[in-house]
Amino acid sequence: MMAADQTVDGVPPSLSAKVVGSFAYLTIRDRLPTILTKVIDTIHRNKNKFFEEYGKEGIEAEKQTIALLSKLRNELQTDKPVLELTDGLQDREPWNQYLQRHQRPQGDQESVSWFKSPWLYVECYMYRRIQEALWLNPPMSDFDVFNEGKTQSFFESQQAVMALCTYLEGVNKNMEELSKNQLLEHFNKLLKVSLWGNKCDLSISAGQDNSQKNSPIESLTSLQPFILVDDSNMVWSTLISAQRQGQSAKATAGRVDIVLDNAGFELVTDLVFAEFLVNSGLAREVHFHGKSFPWFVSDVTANDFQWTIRQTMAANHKWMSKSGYQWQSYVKEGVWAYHDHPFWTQPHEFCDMAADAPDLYATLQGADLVLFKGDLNYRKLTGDREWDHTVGFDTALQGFGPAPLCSLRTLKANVQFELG
Ligand SMILES: O=P(O)(O)OC[C@@]1(O)O[C@H](CO)[C@@H](O)[C@@H]1O
Ligand SMILES: [Mn+2]
Repeated sequence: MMAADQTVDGVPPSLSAKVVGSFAYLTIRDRLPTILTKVIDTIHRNKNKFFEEYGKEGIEAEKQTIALLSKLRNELQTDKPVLELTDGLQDREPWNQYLQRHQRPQGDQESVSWFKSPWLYVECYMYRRIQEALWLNPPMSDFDVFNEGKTQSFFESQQAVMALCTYLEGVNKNMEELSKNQLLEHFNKLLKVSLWGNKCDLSISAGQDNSQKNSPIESLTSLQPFILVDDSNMVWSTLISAQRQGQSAKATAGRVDIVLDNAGFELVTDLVFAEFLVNSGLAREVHFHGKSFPWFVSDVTANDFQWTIRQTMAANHKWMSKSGYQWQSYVKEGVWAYHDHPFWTQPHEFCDMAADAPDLYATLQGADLVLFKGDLNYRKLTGDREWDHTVGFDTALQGFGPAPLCSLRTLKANVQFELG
């Protein structure tokens, strides 16, 4: 962890809320308290559910959790020092050690506070403190405070999901007859549908509905001018070069890892893209990486991943249902795998992964291509620092590179590269 205030060896300071009026400042001053208030409202609205399931113990747990979250919101809004975690979750020590590393350079406990510390750190810390509040009140421990928003995003996007699964069926039906150029055309379309699926995130909207209303395929032409950096040709050639000569394409293609972002419509775009990669022989396996607890409002957890497949299977739409059953088969056959390493819900920049999560780094080294979805992953890939926008992506990665990688991200924060 570097000192947050200075450029060292060409690596600029971390973005923080010190700069009044900056996006980080407005996020911490306005958006994070709004998200916390919605979490408190959600818990309050489910009061009867807790009473029905757990009786008076449930009501007491609901009350105590709200008290802890209200205290957290006050600490945030009055720029109090960041506190050590006190729960019994497995990642408590890495979080507290990270805090102590932050405090050491400044030498005092007061220095690490919400508006003075790196934006990336305090924003991740808020979501981990929500988890602490739930863990400390057992009947609440497994309650997903963001579940309503995530499931609503799926249901509000049904027309778009139907259109996408219908498109995929058309590709699947003709897969054997497609020329390489036709395959490339479908690849580019579904890669960009996955990119734009990232518009549907509930953190940037502070929980407001942000679902996909129109056909994601038909939107591609109008969205094309908004792509700032397009390395899709390099993604294609990485997949093609990973195909080893052998009897059947499927058996000898490469492994693609997708570091997921948001549940709801974005997850469907990722599952559709993953199905296409396997059906076309561009990938023999796809490994998905999600979050081990509810994170940044709409990020995917194991429950969201399984729920989305089940919901798609149960859809009253032929091609949605067909895709859902295909996804379930891929999971059962081991063609698809789901992981949720604790590192993804810690505050680290990804250049720290080899040191702080060597097991995860080794897992990613087994991939032929790693796709990182979304803005938070982009910020962590590049350290969420005051980089100049003309700096190269490779420079910003600061040596992080377990495998060929690509970020599929809609711009929602300051960091941006390659605009030279
Ligand atoms: O990672 P995602 O879902 O694309 O976006 C995460 C996000 O909503 O949270 C942060 C601001 O609160 C920004 O990184 C971005 O706006
Ligand atoms: Mn997200």
